[in-house]
Amino acid sequence: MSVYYSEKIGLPKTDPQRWRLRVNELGRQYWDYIEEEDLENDPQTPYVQYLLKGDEFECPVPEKPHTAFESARNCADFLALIQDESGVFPCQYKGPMFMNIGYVVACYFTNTPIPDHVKTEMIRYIVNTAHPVDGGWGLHEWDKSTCFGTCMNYVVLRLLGLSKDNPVCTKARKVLHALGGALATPYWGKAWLSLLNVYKWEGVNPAPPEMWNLPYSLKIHPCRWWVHTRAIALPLSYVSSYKSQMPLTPLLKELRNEIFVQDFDTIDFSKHRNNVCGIDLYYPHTSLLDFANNFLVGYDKIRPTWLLKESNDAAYELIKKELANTEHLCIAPVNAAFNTIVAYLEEGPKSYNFKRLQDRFKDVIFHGPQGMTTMGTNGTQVWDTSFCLQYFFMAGLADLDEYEELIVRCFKFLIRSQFTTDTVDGSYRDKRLGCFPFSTKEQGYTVSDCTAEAIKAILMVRNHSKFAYLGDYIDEDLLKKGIDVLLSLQNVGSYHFGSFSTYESIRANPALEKINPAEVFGNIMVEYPYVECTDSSVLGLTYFREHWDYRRDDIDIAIERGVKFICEAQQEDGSWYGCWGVCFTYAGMFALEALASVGQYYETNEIVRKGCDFLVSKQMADGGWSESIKSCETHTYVRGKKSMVVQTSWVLIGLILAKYPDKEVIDRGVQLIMNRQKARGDFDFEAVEGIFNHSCGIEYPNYKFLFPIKALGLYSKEYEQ
Ligand SMILES: CC(C)=CCC[C@@H](C)[C@H]1CC[C@@]2(C)C3=C(CC[C@]12C)[C@@]1(C)CC[C@H](O)C(C)(C)[C@@H]1CC3
Repeated sequence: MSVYYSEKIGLPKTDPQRWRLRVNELGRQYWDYIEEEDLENDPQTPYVQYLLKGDEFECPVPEKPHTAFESARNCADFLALIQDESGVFPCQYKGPMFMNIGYVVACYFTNTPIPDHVKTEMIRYIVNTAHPVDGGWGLHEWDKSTCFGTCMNYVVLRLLGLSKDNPVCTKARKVLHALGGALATPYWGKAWLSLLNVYKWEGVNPAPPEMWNLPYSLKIHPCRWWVHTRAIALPLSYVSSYKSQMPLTPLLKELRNEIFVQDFDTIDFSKHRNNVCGIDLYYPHTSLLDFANNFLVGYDKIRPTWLLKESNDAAYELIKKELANTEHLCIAPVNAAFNTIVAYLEEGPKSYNFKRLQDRFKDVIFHGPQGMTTMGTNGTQVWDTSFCLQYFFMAGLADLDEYEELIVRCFKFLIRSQFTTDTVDGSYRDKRLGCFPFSTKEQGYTVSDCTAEAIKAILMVRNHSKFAYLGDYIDEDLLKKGIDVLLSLQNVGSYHFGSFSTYESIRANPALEKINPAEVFGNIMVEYPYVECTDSSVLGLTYFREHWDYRRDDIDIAIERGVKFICEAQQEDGSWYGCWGVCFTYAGMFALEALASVGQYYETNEIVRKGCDFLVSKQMADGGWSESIKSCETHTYVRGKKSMVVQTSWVLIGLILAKYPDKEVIDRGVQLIMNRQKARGDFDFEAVEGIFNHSCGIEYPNYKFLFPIKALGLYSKEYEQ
C-alpha cells in the first residue's frame, strides 16, 4: 500500500480496523468508528476492507482468464464481493476540493463538535491531496493550486486543529500569499470566510433575497435557474443580506492574521468584491454583472428592514421545502452546509430542522485510504446499480446462477429507490412520481438520464425468464408515471429542440449566464441541453418501446427528436463533447449506443461512421485510449499520457455497438483491458473519470468495474460465441 504524505510527516491516523460503514435499505451510508471491545461482535464487511485497504484487501484469486468472457466474469466476481446487502456498491465519490469547507464551517458556526476520528482523517485527506510541489490545493484533486482551493483547505486544516507552524500549513500559507491571499478568493470562498468572521460581507457581492418574491412569470426568476445554482443562491442570499457572522474566537483571530497579505485592520473590504486571483478565474464577470452588483450594493444600504425580513422569511420558507423534499439531505453538500447555518440562525440549536440537518452531515463524509472527505453528493447508488444490472444482462452474466443474488439485490434496491411521492407544493419543482435520482430516493431529485437508465435496468430484469418471479415487485403504474415525467423533461425550445437536460427541462435562456457570479464555473445558471442525458433518455425510451405498449406515438416522437438532436450535436470532426465524463470518449460511447438503438450503424450511417473514425484516430500505440481532463476545460481532445481502462472500455463499447468493421482495432483494445486486469479480477484506479461544470473533476470509482464488464461482455457476445 502506498505511503501517504501524511505518514511521511508523521501525522496521526485512525485505526482502520475500527471503521464500519452502515448502509440502510435506501442506500443511506455513513461511517462509524467503533470501540475496540466491539470489534469481534461487529465484523468488518469485505467491501469496507477493500475501501480502506485497496491492494492489501485479501480475496480469492480466480483462474487467469483466457477469453474476454472469463475476464468479464472475474471482474464480476470481484464486484459481487464489494456489494452491500442493500444492493449498492459504496464508494468514495471524491474529487472536488471545496466541499469540506462547508462541512467544517457549518460545524464550527453551530458549535457542532466534530469527532476526533473524523478530524484526524479529514486532516489526512487534505494533507494527502496537497499539490506535491507547491503544497497548495486547487478546485479539484488534480488541479493546479488556486487561491480558492488553497484558502479553503488551509482554513479547514486550521479549524480542524492543525497548528499554523505545521510545515503543511507554512507551505500552504506561502502559496496562498503568492496568489493574493484571502482577498483574491472567489465569491463562495469570500462567503464562507465572512460567515467565519475572518472577512467582511461588504467585500462580497450581494445576493438580494427579494428575488425569491419576484413573479415566476419573469424570465429571470431564480427558480428558473439550474437546480444547484438556485439551491445555493437561496441560503447565500439569506446569510449575505443579513450579514451573518459568528462571534470571533481566539482561533479565528489567528486566522485573520494568517490568510491575508496585509494587516486585517487596514483592509477596506468593499474594494475587494471583484478581486479574484487570475489563476482561479474560469468565468470572469460580465460588465452587466458588475453594473448590477454596484447597483445592489447601493440598494443594500437603503433597503428598509421590514423588506429585508419579509424577503428572508420567504427565502426560509423555500429552504424548509427543500428540507422536506430531501429528508433534510438537501440536493448536495454545499447547500446543505449553508442551510444548516440558516436553520441554526432561524430556529436555534434545539430545533428539529437544525438537528436533522446536523444528523445528515454523516451521509456525505466518506472515508478512504487517503483519509475522509465530503463527497460531491451522498453517493452514486442508483446510477451505479442501474448500470450494473444492465451490463450483467448485456454481457450474458445474468444467465449464470452465481450472480443471481447480486442481481436481485440491485433490482430490489432500484425498486425501493423509485419516487413514490411528489414534492411539496410551492417548491418550484417538477413532478417526480415514478422517477429516479442519481444517489438515493431520500435525496429527492429526479435526473433525466438516471430515470431512463434505471427504468431500462428494471425492465431488463422483468424481461428475462430467469427473473420472472420478481415481476410482482414492479408497480407498472408507477413506471408509466416515470415515463410520463421523462417525456415531459424533453426540451422543445428552438435551439435545444429534442434534447434532455439534467434535473429539469430548460426554464430560462442561457443569456442568464451573463449574471453568473461563481467565477470558477461555467454554464451553471440554467439547464443546458446535454448530449449524454439525451443519449440515455433515448436509450431508455427505445428499450421501453420494444417491451411495452404505452404512449407509443409520444415515445416515437420523443425518440425521433432526441436522435435528431444527437446527430446535430456532433462536431465537424465526428466527436461529441461530454459534460459529465472525460470527455469526447465518454460522450462518443453514449451517442454511438443511442444511435445503434435506433438501427444506425457504421456501414449505413454517415454520422456513426464519422463518430467511430474520430475515436479510432485517437487509439494509442498500446491499443488503448486515454483522454485528459483538459479536454473538458478546453473543449478540444487532449490525449492523456497513459492509456486508461475506463476510456478504452468506453470507446470499445461505442465501436462494438456501432458494428465497426475493423476487428483488429477492437481486439487491441480488449487485449489492453485484459492485460491491465489484476489477478483478483479488479482494476486499479488510473485517472479521474468524471467532470462537472466544465472545470471540476470527480471520481466514479465503480466505473473501472462496470465499463470493462460491459465492453468485455459485448465483445464476447459479438466475437467469441
Ligand atoms: C458547483 C456545485 C453547485 C457543486 C455541487 C456539486 C454538484 C453540482 C455536482 C456533484 C455531482 C454531479 C456532478 C452530478 C450531476 C450534476 C452535478 C453534480 C450533482 C449529474 C446528476 C448530472 C447528469 C449526469 O449525467 C450525471 C447523472 C452523471 C451526473 C451525476 C453527478
